[in-house]
Amino acid sequence: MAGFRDLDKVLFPIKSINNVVQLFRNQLESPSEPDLALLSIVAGVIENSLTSRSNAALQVCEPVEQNNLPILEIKTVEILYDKFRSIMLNAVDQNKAKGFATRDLVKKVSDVIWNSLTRSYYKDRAHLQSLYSFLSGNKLDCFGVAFAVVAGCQCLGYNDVHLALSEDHAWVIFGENGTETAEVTWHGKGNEDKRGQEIGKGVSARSWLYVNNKPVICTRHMEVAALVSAINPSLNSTHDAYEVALLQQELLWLLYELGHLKKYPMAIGNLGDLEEIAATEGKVPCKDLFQEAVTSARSYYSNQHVYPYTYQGGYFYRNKMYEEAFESWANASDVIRLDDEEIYKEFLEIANELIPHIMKIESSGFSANTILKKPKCFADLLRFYDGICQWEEGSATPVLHIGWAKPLVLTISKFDADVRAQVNIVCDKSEEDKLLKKNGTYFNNNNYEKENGSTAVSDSVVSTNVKNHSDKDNSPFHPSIEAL
Ligand SMILES: FC(F)(F)Cc1cc2c(N3CCN(c4nnc(C(F)(F)F)s4)CC3)ncnc2s1
Repeated sequence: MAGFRDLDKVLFPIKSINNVVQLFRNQLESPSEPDLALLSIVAGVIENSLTSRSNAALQVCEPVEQNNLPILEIKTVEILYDKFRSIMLNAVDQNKAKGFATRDLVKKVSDVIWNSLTRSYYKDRAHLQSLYSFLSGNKLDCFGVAFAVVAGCQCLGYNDVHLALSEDHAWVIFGENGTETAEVTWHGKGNEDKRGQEIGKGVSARSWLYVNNKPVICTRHMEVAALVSAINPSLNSTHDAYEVALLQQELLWLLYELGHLKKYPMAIGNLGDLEEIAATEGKVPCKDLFQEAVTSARSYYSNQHVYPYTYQGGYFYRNKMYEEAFESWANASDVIRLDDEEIYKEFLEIANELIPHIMKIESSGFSANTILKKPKCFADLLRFYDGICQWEEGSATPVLHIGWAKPLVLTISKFDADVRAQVNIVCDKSEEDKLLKKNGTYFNNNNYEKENGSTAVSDSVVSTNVKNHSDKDNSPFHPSIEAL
């Protein structure tokens, strides 16, 4: 049974980040599972006290002493913790013998949370993800509702209820084999919520919103990683509360080192972002973390996640590593299937802002090593656009419009004809076989995990006859290494 035990209570009053890290370590290493309600309340109280408007000014100008936090008394936590437990225990009758959760039980817990929420509030506001927000303000965001349902089920003793996460939605799994699924929260704006229903097996389950049926299924420890990932250090649109960001970074390292981020690409990406801002001495560098997120998505989720590539592409872009950025974005584009406006915005920004920005710099500068001379960059660019066009073909709603075409034409025209001529677009099996025989390796954009010479055929193979292709690249793209 989880819970607020004596060895946790002795850490109070909590005064430093180290105290909080110790509390999380106690919970994560305890023989019984970590208590989600306790940890969400502690993280939420600290985040709120350091980011609420009352002391926002203070936080921006206040010099930061090492590790100091506003004192967190045990009473504060106990009151909130007991309040959550009583809400759950009063709402759901306890006489039923424990066992596995049922759809009715999950729906009942979701209703208790749902009906406690303030009638109308700005759902996308920051700091609405924790049980502190739920208990003190009756407000939760989409993720927060799903998390609260899982925490509620845990405190009712149903340890089979777990969080399922895509890149833009959250739901729960439950039952004897963990194969039952249920919506417990809303998604997006203006969509009727489907709470209580199972996740369909149809087209929608194959969309990006449900990551083509490859969601992150959390263990209890990964649910702690989700609440830590959801910590939001932002004070306002330009500043972060330093201690909140540091706390999040230290907790993510704790979870990373305990192995609980292995199957959680977005949490690894979050840690990479924090490390890029402020690297921790002697730890895995952020560049490797972004690669680990990509490898995790490829290994555990059949390369159906986009964000690991956009985390990585964003890192390369910020560090002016444009060739690598193109490759990451091309890999991201290979992943997308059906449409969803959230991911659409990501690709719109890459295609119509980030890439044109790179082309402007590359075509004005005199860098000898310009990407405009590299056939592989042109090939990756085509792969990026090809993925988006396939997206168009496969989706019910139109994706591309003239706003896409102008930057596309401008970008492609920046590559000289002789560079473009070195890229061969191979469109059918027989040509592909010829290419394979000659070169033994090829890029296969739909079956990355079968890259080592399998017979799987993609509908288009892009290869470049790039001589002595040198650097080890991290994409499934293995261009032929000699002239075709
Ligand atoms: F539960 C939902 F509905 F909120 C879906 C989830 C989102 C998300 C996340 N995010 C979302 C993606 N995100 C990104 N930040 N930068 C990103 C990139 F564009 F650089 F890739 S993606 C921040 C953290 N980080 C950990 N876990 C989750 S579960």
